[in-house]
Amino acid sequence: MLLSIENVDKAYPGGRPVLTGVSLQLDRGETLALTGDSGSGKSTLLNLVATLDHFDAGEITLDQTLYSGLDDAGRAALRRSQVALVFQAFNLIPSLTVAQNLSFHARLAGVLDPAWQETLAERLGLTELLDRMPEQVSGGQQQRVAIGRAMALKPPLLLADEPTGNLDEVASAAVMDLMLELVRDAGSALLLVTHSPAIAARADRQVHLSQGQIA
Ligand SMILES: Nc1ncnc2c1ncn2[C@@H]1O[C@H](COP(=O)(O)OP(=O)(O)OP(=O)(O)O)[C@@H](O)[C@H]1O
Repeated sequence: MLLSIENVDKAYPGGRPVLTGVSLQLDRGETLALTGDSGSGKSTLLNLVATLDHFDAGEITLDQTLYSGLDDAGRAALRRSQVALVFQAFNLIPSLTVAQNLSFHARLAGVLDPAWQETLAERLGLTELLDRMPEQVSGGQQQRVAIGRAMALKPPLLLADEPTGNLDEVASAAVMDLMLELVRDAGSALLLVTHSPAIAARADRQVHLSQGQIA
C-alpha cells in the first residue's frame, strides 16, 4: 500500500468539523477519484495528504512515512520527493518559459532527467511551445505544462484538485487523457478530486465524500 489515511479528523480554527473519521487507502499505481458536493471536504483532504495543512486526529502514512512525525523540513522533503500537485489554477511561474516551468520542480528536487523531460514535452504536445511564456499559450496548454512539471518528478503519488475545472469540455477531455496516460506509464498513483462523474468513472476506483465522511 502507498497511502493510508486512518480515521482523520479536521476542523478549521473556530469552525465546524470538516472531516470526521476519514479512512482511505491507495495502492501503488492505483488511480482514485474523490467526488462529493461542494464543501464536502475534498480539497481539505487533498491538502492534508499534500502536507499543506495539519489534521487534528488520526494518521496519514505515505510509503511508510508517518505524517504525525514530520517537522516542517520533513514535510517539505516529502513534497519534493513523494507527491506532486496539479491544481485547477495552473499555477505556472509567469516569468519563466514553458521549458523552464516544465523542469522547475524536478530541478529543485535534484531529479531532472532530460530524456524524460523531452518525452513529457512530446507526449504533452508542448515541443513547439517550449520558448513561449505561459501567457502566450492556451489554458489547456498551460495545464499540460503543469502536468508535465508534476510528472517530471516521477512522483509515487500525484494529487490533482479539479485539474480540468478551468477548461472547456474538449480541452478537458484531452488534458485528462494525457494525465491518466502519463500517470499509468510512470507507475504513479493518482488521487483526483473532481465534480465530473464522467471523469471520475475513468479512475480505477471512486470514493464519495459527504459532509466530511466517506459515504
Ligand atoms: N481555510 C479555511 N478556513 C476555514 N474554513 C475552510 C477553509 N477551507 C475550507 N473551509 C471550509 O471547509 C469546508 C470544506 O471545504 P473544501 O474546500 O475542502 O470542500 P470541497 O469539497 O473541496 O468543495 P468544492 O468542491 O466547492 O471545492 C467548507 O465548509 C469550507 O467552507
